[in-house]
Amino acid sequence: MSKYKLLIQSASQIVQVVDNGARMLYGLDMKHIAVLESTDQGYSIIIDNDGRIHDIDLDDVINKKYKEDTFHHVINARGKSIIPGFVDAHTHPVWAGDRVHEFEMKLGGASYMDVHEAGGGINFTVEKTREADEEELYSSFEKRLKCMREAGTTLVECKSGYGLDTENEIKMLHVIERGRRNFGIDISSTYCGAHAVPKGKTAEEATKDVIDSQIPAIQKLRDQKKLHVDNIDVFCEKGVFNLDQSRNILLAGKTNSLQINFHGDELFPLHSAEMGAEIDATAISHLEEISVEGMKAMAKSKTIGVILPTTAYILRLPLPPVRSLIEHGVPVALGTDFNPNAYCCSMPLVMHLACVLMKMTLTEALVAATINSSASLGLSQDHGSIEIGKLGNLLILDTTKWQHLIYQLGCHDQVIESVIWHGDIVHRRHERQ
Ligand SMILES: N=CN[C@@H](CCC(=O)O)C(=O)O
Ligand SMILES: [Zn+2]
Repeated sequence: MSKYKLLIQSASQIVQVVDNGARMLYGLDMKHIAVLESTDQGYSIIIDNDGRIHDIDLDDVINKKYKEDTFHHVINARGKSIIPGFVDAHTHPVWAGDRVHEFEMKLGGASYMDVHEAGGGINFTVEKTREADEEELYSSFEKRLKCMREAGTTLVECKSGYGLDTENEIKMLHVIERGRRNFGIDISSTYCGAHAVPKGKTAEEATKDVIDSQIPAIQKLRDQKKLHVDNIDVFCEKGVFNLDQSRNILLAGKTNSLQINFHGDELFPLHSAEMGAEIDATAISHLEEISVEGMKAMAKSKTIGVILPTTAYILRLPLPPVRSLIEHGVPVALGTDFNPNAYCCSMPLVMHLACVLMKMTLTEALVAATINSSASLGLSQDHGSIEIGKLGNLLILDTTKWQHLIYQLGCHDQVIESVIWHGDIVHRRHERQ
Protein backbone atom coordinates (compact mmCIF):
# COMPACT_ATOMS: atom_id res chain seq x y z
CA MET A 1 0.00 0.00 0.00
CA SER A 2 1.39 3.45 -0.97
CA LYS A 3 0.38 7.00 -0.17
CA TYR A 4 0.48 9.47 -3.06
CA LYS A 5 0.29 13.26 -2.93
CA LEU A 6 -2.70 13.89 -5.15
CA LEU A 7 -5.45 12.15 -7.09
CA ILE A 8 -7.49 14.18 -9.56
CA GLN A 9 -10.56 12.23 -10.67
CA SER A 10 -13.22 12.32 -13.37
CA ALA A 11 -11.84 15.14 -15.54
CA SER A 12 -13.82 15.75 -18.74
CA GLN A 13 -10.70 16.52 -20.66
CA ILE A 14 -6.95 16.19 -20.12
CA VAL A 15 -5.01 18.33 -22.55
CA GLN A 16 -1.63 16.63 -22.54
CA VAL A 17 -0.29 18.81 -25.39
CA VAL A 18 2.20 16.06 -26.27
CA ASP A 19 2.08 12.39 -25.27
CA ASN A 20 5.14 11.03 -27.05
CA GLY A 21 8.03 12.72 -25.26
CA ALA A 22 8.49 15.38 -27.98
CA ARG A 23 10.61 18.22 -26.60
CA MET A 24 9.27 20.94 -28.96
CA LEU A 25 6.83 21.26 -31.86
CA TYR A 26 7.26 23.21 -35.09
CA GLY A 27 5.64 23.65 -38.48
CA LEU A 28 2.38 21.74 -39.00
CA ASP A 29 2.96 19.78 -35.78
CA MET A 30 2.07 22.95 -33.83
CA LYS A 31 -1.51 22.45 -35.05
CA HIS A 32 -1.98 19.08 -33.33
CA ILE A 33 -2.07 18.39 -29.62
CA ALA A 34 -2.77 15.26 -27.62
CA VAL A 35 -6.10 15.47 -25.75
CA LEU A 36 -7.84 12.78 -23.71
CA GLU A 37 -11.62 13.36 -24.00
CA SER A 38 -14.00 11.56 -21.68
CA THR A 39 -16.93 9.72 -23.18
CA ASP A 40 -18.89 7.67 -20.63
CA GLN A 41 -16.32 8.10 -17.86
CA GLY A 42 -13.72 10.69 -16.89
CA TYR A 43 -9.94 10.62 -16.59
CA SER A 44 -7.74 10.55 -13.49
CA ILE A 45 -4.21 11.78 -12.79
CA ILE A 46 -2.00 10.70 -9.87
CA ILE A 47 0.88 12.85 -8.59
CA ASP A 48 3.54 11.17 -6.46
CA ASN A 49 5.29 12.51 -3.37
CA ASP A 50 8.13 13.98 -5.47
CA GLY A 51 5.52 16.14 -7.21
CA ARG A 52 5.71 14.17 -10.47
CA ILE A 53 2.97 12.67 -12.60
CA HIS A 54 2.76 9.00 -11.69
CA ASP A 55 -0.18 7.83 -13.78
CA ILE A 56 -2.90 9.04 -16.17
CA ASP A 57 -5.83 6.85 -17.20
CA LEU A 58 -9.57 6.33 -17.22
CA ASP A 59 -11.24 6.51 -13.79
CA ASP A 60 -12.08 2.78 -13.76
CA VAL A 61 -8.54 1.73 -14.57
CA ILE A 62 -7.05 4.01 -11.89
CA ASN A 63 -9.64 2.95 -9.29
CA LYS A 64 -8.80 -0.70 -9.82
CA LYS A 65 -5.05 -0.28 -10.02
CA TYR A 66 -4.75 1.87 -6.87
CA LYS A 67 -7.58 0.45 -4.77
CA GLU A 68 -5.21 -0.36 -1.89
CA ASP A 69 -3.53 3.06 -1.96
CA THR A 70 -4.25 6.37 -0.27
CA PHE A 71 -3.84 10.01 -1.29
CA HIS A 72 -3.10 13.18 0.68
CA HIS A 73 -5.58 15.07 -1.49
CA VAL A 74 -8.37 14.02 -3.82
CA ILE A 75 -9.97 16.49 -6.26
CA ASN A 76 -13.15 15.79 -8.17
CA ALA A 77 -12.73 17.38 -11.61
CA ARG A 78 -16.04 16.32 -13.15
CA GLY A 79 -17.01 18.73 -15.92
CA LYS A 80 -13.53 20.31 -15.86
CA SER A 81 -10.60 20.48 -18.20
CA ILE A 82 -6.98 19.98 -17.12
CA ILE A 83 -4.08 21.59 -18.98
CA PRO A 84 -0.35 21.95 -18.23
CA GLY A 85 0.74 24.99 -16.20
CA PHE A 86 1.92 27.79 -18.46
CA VAL A 87 5.58 28.49 -19.03
CA ASP A 88 6.30 32.20 -19.38
CA ALA A 89 9.40 32.36 -21.58
CA HIS A 90 10.45 35.97 -21.02
CA THR A 91 10.06 38.34 -18.05
CA HIS A 92 11.85 41.21 -16.31
CA PRO A 93 10.14 40.94 -12.89
CA VAL A 94 12.74 42.48 -10.50
CA TRP A 95 12.72 46.28 -10.41
CA ALA A 96 11.77 49.33 -8.38
CA GLY A 97 9.78 52.37 -9.49
CA ASP A 98 7.25 52.25 -12.31
CA ARG A 99 6.98 53.96 -15.69
CA VAL A 100 3.35 54.92 -15.82
CA HIS A 101 4.44 58.48 -16.80
CA GLU A 102 6.21 57.02 -19.85
CA PHE A 103 3.10 55.06 -20.78
CA GLU A 104 1.34 58.40 -21.11
CA MET A 105 4.24 59.80 -23.23
CA LYS A 106 4.08 56.78 -25.51
CA LEU A 107 0.31 57.08 -25.88
CA GLY A 108 1.03 60.67 -26.90
CA GLY A 109 3.28 59.46 -29.73
CA ALA A 110 6.83 59.05 -28.27
CA SER A 111 8.58 55.89 -29.48
CA TYR A 112 10.39 53.39 -27.23
CA MET A 113 13.76 54.67 -28.49
CA ASP A 114 12.73 58.38 -28.06
CA VAL A 115 12.13 57.64 -24.39
CA HIS A 116 15.28 55.49 -24.09
CA GLU A 117 17.52 58.11 -25.70
CA ALA A 118 16.10 60.83 -23.43
CA GLY A 119 17.47 58.83 -20.45
CA GLY A 120 14.13 57.19 -19.62
CA GLY A 121 13.10 53.60 -20.29
CA ILE A 122 15.55 51.00 -19.02
CA ASN A 123 17.91 53.66 -17.62
CA PHE A 124 15.14 55.18 -15.49
CA THR A 125 14.44 51.74 -14.01
CA VAL A 126 18.18 51.13 -13.50
CA GLU A 127 18.41 54.27 -11.35
CA LYS A 128 15.47 53.23 -9.16
CA THR A 129 16.59 49.60 -8.93
CA ARG A 130 20.12 50.57 -7.89
CA GLU A 131 18.64 52.69 -5.07
CA ALA A 132 16.47 49.82 -3.79
CA ASP A 133 17.73 47.20 -1.35
CA GLU A 134 17.26 43.45 -1.73
CA GLU A 135 14.35 43.35 0.72
CA GLU A 136 12.34 45.96 -1.17
CA LEU A 137 13.04 44.27 -4.50
CA TYR A 138 12.06 40.86 -3.15
CA SER A 139 8.79 42.09 -1.74
CA SER A 140 7.55 43.43 -5.11
CA PHE A 141 9.03 40.44 -6.96
CA GLU A 142 7.04 38.02 -4.81
CA LYS A 143 3.80 39.90 -5.48
CA ARG A 144 4.48 39.71 -9.22
CA LEU A 145 5.21 35.97 -9.03
CA LYS A 146 1.91 35.49 -7.20
CA CYS A 147 0.07 37.41 -9.89
CA MET A 148 1.71 35.26 -12.60
CA ARG A 149 0.85 32.06 -10.77
CA GLU A 150 -2.78 33.07 -10.34
CA ALA A 151 -2.89 33.53 -14.10
CA GLY A 152 -1.67 29.93 -14.53
CA THR A 153 2.10 30.23 -14.84
CA THR A 154 4.04 27.47 -13.10
CA LEU A 155 7.49 28.05 -14.67
CA VAL A 156 8.80 31.52 -15.43
CA GLU A 157 12.01 32.85 -16.91
CA CYS A 158 13.25 35.81 -14.80
CA LYS A 159 15.94 38.24 -15.99
CA SER A 160 18.27 40.57 -14.17
CA GLY A 161 19.27 43.63 -16.24
CA TYR A 162 18.36 46.75 -14.27
CA GLY A 163 21.65 46.77 -12.34
CA LEU A 164 24.16 47.03 -15.21
CA ASP A 165 27.15 46.75 -12.87
CA THR A 166 28.56 43.80 -10.94
CA GLU A 167 27.12 44.73 -7.55
CA ASN A 168 23.60 45.52 -8.72
CA GLU A 169 23.31 42.66 -11.22
CA ILE A 170 24.32 40.27 -8.44
CA LYS A 171 21.78 41.92 -6.13
CA MET A 172 19.06 41.23 -8.71
CA LEU A 173 20.20 37.64 -9.25
CA HIS A 174 20.08 37.08 -5.47
CA VAL A 175 16.49 38.32 -5.44
CA ILE A 176 15.61 35.84 -8.21
CA GLU A 177 17.45 33.10 -6.31
CA ARG A 178 15.41 33.82 -3.20
CA GLY A 179 12.21 33.45 -5.23
CA ARG A 180 13.53 30.22 -6.71
CA ARG A 181 14.18 28.75 -3.27
CA ASN A 182 11.13 30.04 -1.41
CA PHE A 183 8.17 30.67 -3.67
CA GLY A 184 6.00 27.93 -5.14
CA ILE A 185 6.78 28.47 -8.80
CA ASP A 186 9.63 27.15 -10.95
CA ILE A 187 12.13 29.77 -12.14
CA SER A 188 14.72 29.80 -14.89
CA SER A 189 17.20 32.56 -14.02
CA THR A 190 18.78 34.77 -16.69
CA TYR A 191 21.73 37.10 -16.35
CA CYS A 192 21.12 40.16 -18.54
CA GLY A 193 23.92 42.56 -17.56
CA ALA A 194 23.97 43.83 -21.16
CA HIS A 195 20.35 45.02 -21.14
CA ALA A 196 21.39 48.63 -21.82
CA VAL A 197 24.57 50.68 -21.98
CA PRO A 198 24.90 52.22 -18.49
CA LYS A 199 25.28 56.00 -18.18
CA GLY A 200 28.93 57.10 -18.41
CA LYS A 201 30.08 54.07 -20.48
CA THR A 202 30.31 53.35 -24.19
CA ALA A 203 28.86 50.09 -25.53
CA GLU A 204 32.42 48.84 -26.00
CA GLU A 205 33.33 49.64 -22.38
CA ALA A 206 30.11 48.04 -21.14
CA THR A 207 30.85 44.90 -23.18
CA LYS A 208 34.28 44.66 -21.59
CA ASP A 209 32.82 45.14 -18.11
CA VAL A 210 30.27 42.37 -18.69
CA ILE A 211 32.86 39.92 -20.03
CA ASP A 212 35.82 40.74 -17.75
CA SER A 213 34.09 41.62 -14.48
CA GLN A 214 30.42 40.69 -14.26
CA ILE A 215 30.48 37.18 -15.77
CA PRO A 216 33.52 36.04 -13.71
CA ALA A 217 31.99 37.43 -10.47
CA ILE A 218 28.72 35.62 -11.16
CA GLN A 219 30.55 32.44 -12.09
CA LYS A 220 32.35 32.51 -8.73
CA LEU A 221 29.01 32.62 -6.90
CA ARG A 222 27.68 29.80 -9.09
CA ASP A 223 30.75 27.70 -8.26
CA GLN A 224 30.10 28.34 -4.57
CA LYS A 225 26.46 27.26 -5.10
CA LYS A 226 25.25 30.64 -3.82
CA LEU A 227 23.56 31.51 -7.09
CA HIS A 228 21.85 29.41 -9.71
CA VAL A 229 21.87 31.04 -13.17
CA ASP A 230 20.68 29.27 -16.31
CA ASN A 231 20.78 31.68 -19.25
CA ILE A 232 22.68 34.65 -20.68
CA ASP A 233 20.89 37.51 -22.42
CA VAL A 234 21.80 40.75 -24.21
CA PHE A 235 19.72 43.50 -25.86
CA CYS A 236 21.13 43.16 -29.39
CA GLU A 237 19.78 46.31 -31.00
CA LYS A 238 20.84 49.32 -33.03
CA GLY A 239 21.96 51.95 -30.48
CA VAL A 240 22.38 49.37 -27.70
CA PHE A 241 24.76 46.38 -28.26
CA ASN A 242 25.75 45.69 -31.86
CA LEU A 243 26.11 42.24 -33.41
CA ASP A 244 29.81 41.78 -32.54
CA GLN A 245 29.45 43.00 -28.98
CA SER A 246 26.37 40.82 -28.49
CA ARG A 247 28.06 37.75 -29.97
CA ASN A 248 31.11 38.20 -27.69
CA ILE A 249 28.96 38.58 -24.58
CA LEU A 250 26.80 35.57 -25.43
CA LEU A 251 29.81 33.39 -26.20
CA ALA A 252 31.45 34.41 -22.91
CA GLY A 253 28.27 33.19 -21.19
CA LYS A 254 28.24 29.98 -23.20
CA THR A 255 31.85 29.28 -22.13
CA ASN A 256 30.51 29.41 -18.58
CA SER A 257 27.77 26.91 -19.48
CA LEU A 258 24.91 29.43 -19.70
CA GLN A 259 22.25 28.85 -22.35
CA ILE A 260 22.04 31.61 -24.98
CA ASN A 261 18.62 33.29 -24.86
CA PHE A 262 18.58 36.93 -26.00
CA HIS A 263 16.65 39.96 -27.32
CA GLY A 264 17.07 40.37 -31.08
CA ASP A 265 15.65 42.03 -34.19
CA GLU A 266 13.07 43.99 -32.18
CA LEU A 267 13.21 47.57 -33.48
CA PHE A 268 15.72 47.41 -36.35
CA PRO A 269 16.61 44.56 -38.74
CA LEU A 270 20.10 43.96 -37.37
CA HIS A 271 20.23 40.26 -38.42
CA SER A 272 20.39 39.14 -34.79
CA ALA A 273 18.53 35.95 -35.77
CA GLU A 274 21.27 34.86 -38.19
CA MET A 275 23.93 35.62 -35.56
CA GLY A 276 22.00 33.73 -32.86
CA ALA A 277 21.50 30.68 -35.04
CA GLU A 278 25.21 30.66 -35.91
CA ILE A 279 26.21 30.48 -32.23
CA ASP A 280 23.50 27.91 -31.51
CA ALA A 281 21.26 30.08 -29.36
CA THR A 282 18.55 28.19 -27.49
CA ALA A 283 16.11 31.06 -28.01
CA ILE A 284 15.79 34.58 -29.42
CA SER A 285 13.02 36.94 -28.27
CA HIS A 286 11.02 39.63 -30.10
CA LEU A 287 11.90 39.15 -33.82
CA GLU A 288 9.54 41.89 -35.05
CA GLU A 289 12.20 42.77 -37.68
CA ILE A 290 13.53 39.29 -38.51
CA SER A 291 14.62 38.65 -42.13
CA VAL A 292 13.68 35.62 -44.23
CA GLU A 293 17.31 34.48 -44.00
CA GLY A 294 17.03 34.78 -40.23
CA MET A 295 13.95 32.56 -40.20
CA LYS A 296 15.67 29.93 -42.33
CA ALA A 297 18.72 29.99 -40.06
CA MET A 298 16.63 29.64 -36.89
CA ALA A 299 14.60 26.80 -38.40
CA LYS A 300 17.83 24.99 -39.21
CA SER A 301 19.40 25.44 -35.77
CA LYS A 302 16.03 24.83 -34.05
CA THR A 303 16.45 28.04 -32.14
CA ILE A 304 13.11 28.87 -30.49
CA GLY A 305 11.51 32.18 -31.48
CA VAL A 306 9.98 33.77 -28.37
CA ILE A 307 7.12 36.07 -29.35
CA LEU A 308 6.08 38.85 -26.97
CA PRO A 309 2.69 40.17 -28.10
CA THR A 310 2.33 42.73 -25.27
CA THR A 311 5.39 44.68 -26.41
CA ALA A 312 4.36 44.99 -30.04
CA TYR A 313 0.85 45.92 -28.85
CA ILE A 314 1.87 48.57 -26.32
CA LEU A 315 4.58 50.11 -28.51
CA ARG A 316 2.44 49.81 -31.64
CA LEU A 317 5.32 48.08 -33.40
CA PRO A 318 4.97 46.19 -36.65
CA LEU A 319 3.93 42.70 -35.56
CA PRO A 320 6.44 39.85 -35.63
CA PRO A 321 5.79 37.61 -38.67
CA VAL A 322 4.50 34.68 -36.65
CA ARG A 323 2.76 32.86 -39.54
CA SER A 324 5.89 33.07 -41.61
CA LEU A 325 8.06 31.87 -38.69
CA ILE A 326 5.83 28.82 -38.28
CA GLU A 327 5.76 28.15 -42.03
CA HIS A 328 9.56 28.28 -42.13
CA GLY A 329 9.72 25.69 -39.33
CA VAL A 330 10.86 27.93 -36.47
CA PRO A 331 9.53 26.57 -33.15
CA VAL A 332 7.53 29.47 -31.70
CA ALA A 333 7.07 30.16 -27.97
CA LEU A 334 5.27 32.90 -26.03
CA GLY A 335 6.12 35.13 -23.07
CA THR A 336 4.49 38.02 -21.24
CA ASP A 337 7.66 40.17 -21.31
CA PHE A 338 6.53 41.48 -17.91
CA ASN A 339 8.58 44.68 -17.39
CA PRO A 340 7.93 48.36 -16.53
CA ASN A 341 7.14 49.03 -20.20
CA ALA A 342 4.74 46.08 -20.63
CA TYR A 343 3.10 45.44 -17.26
CA CYS A 344 1.43 42.10 -17.94
CA CYS A 345 1.49 38.93 -15.81
CA SER A 346 -1.06 36.97 -17.79
CA MET A 347 -0.24 34.21 -20.25
CA PRO A 348 -3.95 33.76 -21.17
CA LEU A 349 -4.03 37.41 -22.29
CA VAL A 350 -0.78 36.92 -24.23
CA MET A 351 -2.26 33.88 -25.98
CA HIS A 352 -5.37 35.88 -26.83
CA LEU A 353 -3.27 38.68 -28.39
CA ALA A 354 -1.16 36.13 -30.26
CA CYS A 355 -4.29 34.60 -31.78
CA VAL A 356 -6.16 37.80 -32.63
CA LEU A 357 -3.27 40.03 -33.68
CA MET A 358 -0.74 37.53 -34.98
CA LYS A 359 -3.08 34.95 -36.42
CA MET A 360 -1.93 31.99 -34.36
CA THR A 361 -4.51 29.25 -33.95
CA LEU A 362 -5.72 28.42 -30.43
CA THR A 363 -3.78 25.17 -30.56
CA GLU A 364 -0.57 26.84 -31.75
CA ALA A 365 -0.86 29.39 -28.93
CA LEU A 366 -1.23 26.60 -26.35
CA VAL A 367 1.78 24.76 -27.76
CA ALA A 368 3.76 28.03 -27.72
CA ALA A 369 2.80 28.71 -24.09
CA THR A 370 3.65 25.22 -22.81
CA ILE A 371 5.96 22.72 -24.51
CA ASN A 372 7.75 25.24 -26.75
CA SER A 373 8.26 27.83 -24.02
CA SER A 374 9.70 25.05 -21.82
CA ALA A 375 12.04 24.18 -24.68
CA SER A 376 13.15 27.82 -24.92
CA LEU A 377 14.53 27.35 -21.39
CA GLY A 378 15.92 23.87 -22.07
CA LEU A 379 13.38 22.44 -19.60
CA SER A 380 10.88 20.54 -21.70
CA GLN A 381 12.04 17.22 -20.24
CA ASP A 382 10.21 18.25 -17.04
CA HIS A 383 7.66 20.88 -18.09
CA GLY A 384 5.16 21.84 -20.76
CA SER A 385 2.99 18.72 -21.12
CA ILE A 386 0.99 16.25 -19.03
CA GLU A 387 3.02 13.07 -19.34
CA ILE A 388 4.07 10.41 -16.84
CA GLY A 389 7.35 11.39 -15.17
CA LYS A 390 6.98 15.12 -15.72
CA LEU A 391 6.36 17.59 -12.92
CA GLY A 392 2.78 17.81 -11.68
CA ASN A 393 2.29 21.43 -12.77
CA LEU A 394 -1.34 21.63 -13.88
CA LEU A 395 -4.31 23.95 -14.18
CA ILE A 396 -7.85 22.82 -13.47
CA LEU A 397 -10.22 24.86 -15.62
CA ASP A 398 -13.86 25.35 -14.73
CA THR A 399 -14.97 24.53 -18.26
CA THR A 400 -15.24 21.37 -20.30
CA LYS A 401 -13.16 22.88 -23.14
CA TRP A 402 -9.72 24.43 -22.62
CA GLN A 403 -10.25 26.97 -25.42
CA HIS A 404 -12.40 29.06 -23.03
CA LEU A 405 -9.25 30.27 -21.31
CA ILE A 406 -8.23 32.20 -24.44
CA TYR A 407 -11.75 33.00 -25.61
CA GLN A 408 -12.94 34.58 -22.34
CA LEU A 409 -10.82 37.71 -22.73
CA GLY A 410 -9.72 39.13 -19.39
CA CYS A 411 -11.68 36.59 -17.31
CA HIS A 412 -8.97 34.02 -16.76
CA ASP A 413 -9.34 34.43 -12.98
CA GLN A 414 -12.81 32.92 -13.27
CA VAL A 415 -11.81 30.14 -15.67
CA ILE A 416 -8.76 28.91 -13.72
CA GLU A 417 -10.18 27.05 -10.75
CA SER A 418 -6.92 25.71 -9.30
CA VAL A 419 -3.22 25.94 -9.97
CA ILE A 420 -1.29 22.81 -9.02
CA TRP A 421 2.48 23.06 -8.65
CA HIS A 422 4.51 19.89 -7.98
CA GLY A 423 1.25 18.26 -6.91
CA ASP A 424 0.38 20.98 -4.35
CA ILE A 425 -2.65 23.22 -4.73
CA VAL A 426 -0.95 26.63 -4.70
CA HIS A 427 -3.91 28.72 -5.84
CA ARG A 428 -7.68 28.37 -5.78
CA ARG A 429 -10.09 30.73 -7.53
CA HIS A 430 -11.69 33.50 -5.48
CA GLU A 431 -15.42 33.07 -6.02
CA ARG A 432 -17.28 36.21 -7.09
CA GLN A 433 -20.27 37.10 -4.93
N1 LIG B 1 13.75 45.31 -25.30
C1 LIG B 1 14.38 45.23 -24.25
N2 LIG B 1 13.93 44.83 -23.05
C2 LIG B 1 12.59 44.79 -22.61
C3 LIG B 1 12.09 46.11 -22.18
C4 LIG B 1 12.66 46.46 -20.87
C5 LIG B 1 12.25 47.82 -20.41
O1 LIG B 1 11.77 48.64 -21.21
O2 LIG B 1 12.46 48.05 -19.22
C6 LIG B 1 11.68 44.05 -23.56
O3 LIG B 1 11.94 42.89 -23.80
O4 LIG B 1 10.67 44.57 -24.05
ZN1 LIG C 1 12.76 41.66 -22.58
